Amino acid sequence: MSSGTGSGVAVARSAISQRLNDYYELCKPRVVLLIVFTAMVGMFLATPGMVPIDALLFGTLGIGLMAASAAAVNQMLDRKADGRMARTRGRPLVTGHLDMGQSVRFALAIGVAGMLVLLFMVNALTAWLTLVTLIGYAGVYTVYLKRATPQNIVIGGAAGAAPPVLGWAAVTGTVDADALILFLIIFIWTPPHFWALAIERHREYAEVDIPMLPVTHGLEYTRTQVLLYTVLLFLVSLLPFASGMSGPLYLVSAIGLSGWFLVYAVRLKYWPKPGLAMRTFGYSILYLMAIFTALLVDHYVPVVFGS
Ligand code: HEM
Ligand SMILES: CC(C)=CCC/C(C)=C/CC/C(C)=C/COP(=O)(O)OP(=O)(O)O
Repeated sequence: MSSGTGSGVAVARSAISQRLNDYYELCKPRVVLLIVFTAMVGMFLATPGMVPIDALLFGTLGIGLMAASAAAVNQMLDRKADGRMARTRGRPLVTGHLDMGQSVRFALAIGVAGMLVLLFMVNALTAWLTLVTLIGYAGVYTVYLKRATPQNIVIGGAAGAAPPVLGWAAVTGTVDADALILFLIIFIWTPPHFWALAIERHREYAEVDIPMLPVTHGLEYTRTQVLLYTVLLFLVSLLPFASGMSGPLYLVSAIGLSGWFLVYAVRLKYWPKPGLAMRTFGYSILYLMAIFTALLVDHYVPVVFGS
């Protein structure tokens, strides 16, 4: 009897942890983590000293909750197409681990919670800009742009690029030119980030009739666009130094990181081989993490070393 009860408890525990994992996956956690990181870097760069702790904690929480809600809405709206692509077939709404009712309630709960945290614990500008970002990604991109034009991810990339501006607004209550430079880095990074993956997965996108660039314009043209955007990214990544926002430590890191991205893009264009597009995609993620880390470290080096 006691072993029966014990195994009952174990079964219940594993069901709960499975359910928590399903909600976790509904939020695209790894993407949201990087989004939250770029928002936090925006907060740190907005001020010469330490970020006020309430802006840091509540700003991060609110932006994170709303980004997770946007990702959940994206999965709800895309569940049919997701079910037809190998890459997305394991998502909880496709496997049936979560149903629409549970997902709607969850997305609404965390979205409203995030909005309230930003409105009442941070400031109105951050709250409304974050709501516009959520609608931009979950509504405009997912519902309309994604199926309307191969420039979908270029225009929709504005939502993914917004978080450092949101972080900046959380601390200062304003948006200024330096925040827009951070926006520009992610905005120009998005096409090579996504099109590298889309080159690898072009057949899946064609099968579900989503007009991603490699489907509508072919692989060769997409590789050219990846290269052009990566050249542009190299230049844009120098702007924090050129504007005086960041110092030489950042400059050296940006040249190294962007230069290496260019090596990937040139190889992809002129010497493509199996697996290279996916490695370029993988590098794009490492790149964004590293360049925002470089911005952060550079910002605090004078503080730590007292210069
Ligand atoms: C419109 C803009 C964007 C598009 C279309 C896009 C598209 C994608 C796609 C399709 C994946 C593959 C997911 C998978 O197969 O698991 C992915 C992965 C990823 N993206 Fe993006 N992305 C965009 C913007 C961003 C932004 C702004 C960030 C972060 C700041 C980001 C961070 C990541 C990360 C970390 C992954 C890896 C996720 C994982 O390993 O599960 N992306 N992106
Ligand atoms: C602060 C805030 C509200 C931010 C929201 C912005 C946000 C969550 C951007 C994510 C970008 C992204 C993962 C796009 C891929 O969608 P997809 O549908 O093309 O990719 P998929 O096929 O993997 O689902």
